[in-house]
Amino acid sequence: MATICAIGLMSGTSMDGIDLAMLRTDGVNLVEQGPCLSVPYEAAFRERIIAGLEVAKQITQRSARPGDLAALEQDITRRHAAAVEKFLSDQAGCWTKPELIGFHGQTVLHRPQQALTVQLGDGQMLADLTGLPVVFDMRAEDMRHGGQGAPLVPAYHAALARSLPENIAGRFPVVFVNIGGISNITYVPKNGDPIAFDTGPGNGLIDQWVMQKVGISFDQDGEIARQGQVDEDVVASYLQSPFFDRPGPKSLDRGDFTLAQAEGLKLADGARTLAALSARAILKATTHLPERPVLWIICGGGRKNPHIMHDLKAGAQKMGAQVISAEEAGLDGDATEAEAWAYLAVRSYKKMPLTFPSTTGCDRPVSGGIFVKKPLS
Ligand SMILES: Nc1ncnc2c1ncn2[C@@H]1O[C@H](COP(=O)(O)OP(=O)(O)OP(=O)(O)O)[C@@H](O)[C@H]1O
Ligand SMILES: CC(=O)N[C@H]1[C@@H]2OC[C@@H](O2)[C@@H](O)[C@@H]1O[C@H](C)C(=O)O
Repeated sequence: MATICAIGLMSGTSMDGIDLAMLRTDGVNLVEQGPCLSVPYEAAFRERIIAGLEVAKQITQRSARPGDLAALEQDITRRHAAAVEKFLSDQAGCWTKPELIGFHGQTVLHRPQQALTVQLGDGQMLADLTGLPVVFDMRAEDMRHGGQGAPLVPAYHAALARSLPENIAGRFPVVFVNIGGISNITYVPKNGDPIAFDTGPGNGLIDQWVMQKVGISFDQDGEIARQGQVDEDVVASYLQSPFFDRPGPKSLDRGDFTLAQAEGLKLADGARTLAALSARAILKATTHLPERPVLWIICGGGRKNPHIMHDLKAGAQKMGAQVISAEEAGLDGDATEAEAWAYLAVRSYKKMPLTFPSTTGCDRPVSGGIFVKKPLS
């Protein structure tokens, strides 16, 4: 099958910046990873997006852009175009010439129970600015078919599971974990369909906690949490949420969990407790899986928080499983999501399914995405 070289662009729920990655794929198993890059947002722009999340709460029609959201969408798109230009001039220009962009945009609202998900990102504008064809808005069609509209990375995780390096290949069931602002997992059995869902808060609450307490955007290398203790009562009170008892498919909005239960804790104890919550929420997902995983592969920024990793390893060990970072699996854990968006863009272009009943709850395998600009020759 013909391969396509695509750039994936992801601006995730942490709102820390734009991740870019290049990938050559046939949209099935053949995947060759290229260069990647992260372009951070400066603090003021991140604040503007955070303000946009509040405004977005009033949206009932997904095309509506009240208040600053229309201007913000244009600015987010311009920043993506500038990031692509930098990416291509820095290093990616030396790799294969890209033929397609997969553009996620910035989620500002996600209400799966109302079949409403809103990503800021103007695909036509990005195509005009970059001169490349763009696939964007890849969540909506899934929702039209009764799906959660998230997570979408499972199709890529499943492809990765089939091409792991020899030393870890064949260890099924394997679970890919993405610890971003929110965490999500993809369970891949030896035979049968992957199962996926959001598992709970990832780094989002930790980021909000250290921002609220000391005005910094994240707890780098878990330095703040290192001085703290886990408050088991607070972890337990978070885990009492009915969200954790619900089997998948399920997905979260960034605002579904708040700092309310952690208020009153000291700075370090809060950071350590919320790291413990992130790990426990992921491990709790096993109660909704048909078999216990034997291998967990951790992607996303949360793998750089040693407390989350420590707690995950300790918990998984009790279940007879091993936890490794994406890097130990021969992957780049900062690039996986952006690679996924490149992979999904190629699948969308080829009209292949992006989501499945077992990953989002859609009524049948569903393709999706809007394709803009000239068709590929
Ligand atoms: N060195 C580090 N130490 C601790 N935490 C880190 C480190 N580097 C990144 N992080 C955390 O990872 C977050 C970014 O992760 P990532 O880029 O995977 O999230 P995202 O893609 O925005 O989120 P999502 O997957 O929910 O869309 C940061 O906000 C921070 O909390
Ligand atoms: C609506 C939305 O943007 N959801 C994000 C968010 O961040 C993590 C988790 O919640 C996941 O469901 C999803 O992103 C990943 C990349 C996905 O769709 O696979």
